[in-house]
Order: sequence, then C-alpha cells, then structure tokens
Amino acid sequence: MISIEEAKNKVKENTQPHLNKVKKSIHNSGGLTLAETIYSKIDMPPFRQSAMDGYALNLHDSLEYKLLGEIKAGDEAAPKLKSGEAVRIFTGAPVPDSANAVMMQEKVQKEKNIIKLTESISQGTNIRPQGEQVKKGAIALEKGTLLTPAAIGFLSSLGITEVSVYDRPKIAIITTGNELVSPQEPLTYGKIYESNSTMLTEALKALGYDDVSVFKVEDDYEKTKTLLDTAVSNNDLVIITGGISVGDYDFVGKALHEIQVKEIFYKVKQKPGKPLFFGMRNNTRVFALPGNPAASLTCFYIYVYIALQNMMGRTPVELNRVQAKLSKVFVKKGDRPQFLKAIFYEGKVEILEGQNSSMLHTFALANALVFADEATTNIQPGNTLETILLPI
Ligand SMILES: Nc1nc2c(c(=O)[nH]1)N[C@H]1C(S)=C(S)[C@@H](COP(=O)(O)OP(=O)(O)OC[C@H]3O[C@@H](n4cnc5c(N)ncnc54)[C@H](O)[C@@H]3O)O[C@H]1N2
Ligand code: MOO
Repeated sequence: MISIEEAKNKVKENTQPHLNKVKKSIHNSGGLTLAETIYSKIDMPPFRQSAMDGYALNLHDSLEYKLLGEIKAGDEAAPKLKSGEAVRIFTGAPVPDSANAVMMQEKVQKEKNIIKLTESISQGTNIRPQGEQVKKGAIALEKGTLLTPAAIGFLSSLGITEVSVYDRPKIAIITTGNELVSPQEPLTYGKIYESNSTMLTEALKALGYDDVSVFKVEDDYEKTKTLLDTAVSNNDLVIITGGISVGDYDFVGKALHEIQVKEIFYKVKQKPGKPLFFGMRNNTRVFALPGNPAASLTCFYIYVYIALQNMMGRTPVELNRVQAKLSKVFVKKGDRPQFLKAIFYEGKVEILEGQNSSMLHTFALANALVFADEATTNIQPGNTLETILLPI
C-alpha cells in the first residue's frame, strides 16, 4: 500500500500532456489549453488610443487651447496640431502624433473655439500607447495557457481566429456489479440503483469533458475482460468503478492484468478509496475506482482530476486548497489519512456527520474535502485544517 503523496506523484509522472494537438477555431476552444505559444501579429493597441472622451492637446505653458475639430472612434483623421492647439476626441479614437495628452471633458471649459483646462496635465495622460498590451512579434499567450473567456477575447482582439490546443480526452466510464439496475428499472430485493456513472459523468461535465461513454458489465470475468479491452483500445482515459477489491467476484484487477494494462499502483493508504488502481496501456490511462460511491468520487477529485489536468497540459494539476478553521469538533476514526466531506463557508469549515464511503448523501451536502492526516485524531473547533475546494 502506498501513501497518498506517492500515489499522486505517480499519477503526475504518468500523465504528462500526451493528447493530440489539434487546430481549432477559437469559438470551439474554450476550456482547452494552448499546445503552442502564440505570438502577436499586431501591436495592441494598434495605434495610440484615447482613453477618455475629451480633448487631445499639443501641450504648451498656458491652460488655454485653440480647438480645431474632432476625431471620433474609427476615424482615420490625423490632424497636425501645433503647440497650444487641441482637437475634440472620443474614447477609442486615434490620438494624432502631434498630441501628447488627452484631457477628460469634465476638466475643460469650452467657449466657442477656445477651451480652458481647469487643472494642469502631464505628458501622456489618458493616451494608451501603441503596443502597450503586446507588441507585434512578442508572446501573446504561452503554451499551457487555459483558454478562458478572457484569453479567447484577448486572442480575438489580436485578430487570431485559430489556435493549436490539446484536444479533450475520449473517456469511458465502466460500472461493474450484478446488483446494479438502472434508475428506470424496478428495484427488486438485493439490487441497488446504479449511480456512479451518472455522478462521474456529471463531475466530468462540470470540468468541461463531454466526450464520455458509459458501459455496464456484470460480475463476469470474460465479459469484464472483453469490455475493458475494447474500452482501453478506444479511449484516452478509462474510469472503472467497483470490482477492484478482494472479493471472489471482484474481477477488474485480474482482467486489467490479463489485457496487459500495466499497473502503476494498486491500494493507497487513505480513507475512503483504499483499493484504488491506476495503470496504463499504450497511450490510455486507466483508473479503477472503488465501487462505494463516496470513495469513487473522492478518488475522482484527488487523482483522476490530476490526470485530466496533466493530460490537457493544464496547471495547477491539483484542486485548490485553503487552510480553514474547524467550526465544530470532529473525532476521526481509524489510522488511515482521511478525506472528509465538509462545508466550507467564509473561511470556516464544518466536517459533516456520515463519512462512510457508501454515503453519498453527505457528499451531496458538501462543497469541500478536509484532509486529516494519519496523526490527526480529535479535531477541536479553531484547529486549522487543509481544505480542498471542490469544483462544483
Ligand atoms: N475483505 C475486504 N473487503 C473489502 C475491503 C478489504 O480491504 N478487504 N475493502 C473495502 C473497501 S475499503 C472498499 S472501498 C470496497 C471497494 O470494493 P469494490 O471496489 O470492489 O466495489 P464493489 O464491491 O463492487 O462495490 C462496493 C459498494 O459500492 C456499490 N456500488 C458499486 N458500483 C456502484 C455503482 N455503479 N453505483 C452505485 N453503487 C455502486 C456496491 O453495491 C457496494 O455496496 O471494498 C471493501 N471490501
Ligand atoms: O477504501 Mo473504502 O472507501 O474505505 O470503503
């Protein structure tokens, strides 16, 4: 059994960006990561711009200026101002080379074609210099940048319409177990509704992964082997739930070994999620998560999340963590380090009752996981604990 840190490091080491680089229109690239550095083909802004509605001035010693005409946004006019001359100008309009400051109109009194400044102004005021944000030929955004709405807007402002990105992985979720029935079917004795696939599909969807197929297999060795073999051949990431423990009908480990998925680790000293498997075959990464729903989802956020971020070339690879003060006492059972379902609110965190790995109800109320290491037992109000914020 390996430690949580060792397991996380093994996931990090074995999921370097390996997804296909593809060219995409920026309209379809939101949430993806740049696979190549982008250099600007233009200066941004492309010309000296007025940052205010007001008057462009060719500065001189007096506060009075002779007004010549006007320049609106989009105009190509470039009047030559002599010292002491001004031109009416609007936000976003080109500032002529002969002007060296723009005074906002609130600080100007106008009388016919003479304007008087109500205070003095220094060189460069309210002028956005050409290339202030980025110069032609300079780096606009580096490889590895996440294409957020702002990043896509910025690239659009540079006239960039296509980008090279790491494509989203093709993902398969496989559920295992004779006891599982779909929520549309009648629930007979001994059966439970299958919920891990819906839960994991939603967790993936919330992170922007939509190329997800779901498969189901009974506790049958041959069928498990065949399905896993096909799924591993056809996907970048395979997430299996259940059948990975030591029971006589837990066939996943044996089947993965048989279809030559190389084991990178199996079993992590943690609660929940002890019987966690991670492996790979060619370019496909495989996680076998424990079937217990809360254990499955915890392992998803702690380990599968790292793999997804890394495969997509994104940073940081782990979920955000904060140090939060506990609002209520909590007694930890057992000696395994634990991820505890919790509610984080305004800097404080409350660990919820019902931490059993089968209990999804508690997870449904949580927005964070508190990490309690091996040594931690009684946690008192006011104690500070590492709190992992869930991307929900
Ligand atoms: N002798 C031992 N038994 C168990 C050990 C152990 O060390 N020795 N470990 C326990 C721990 S810890 C966990 S976690 C579970 C993991 O077992 P599996 O990964 O093999 O999962 P299953 O047995 O298939 O299922 C466990 C539990 O979860 C329910 N389940 C499974 N799939 C789904 C699904 N898709 N939707 C909803 N619920 C699901 C299943 O019915 C079981 O109740 O092993 C312990 N045993
Ligand atoms: O590893 Mo398990 O999730 O404690 O029941």
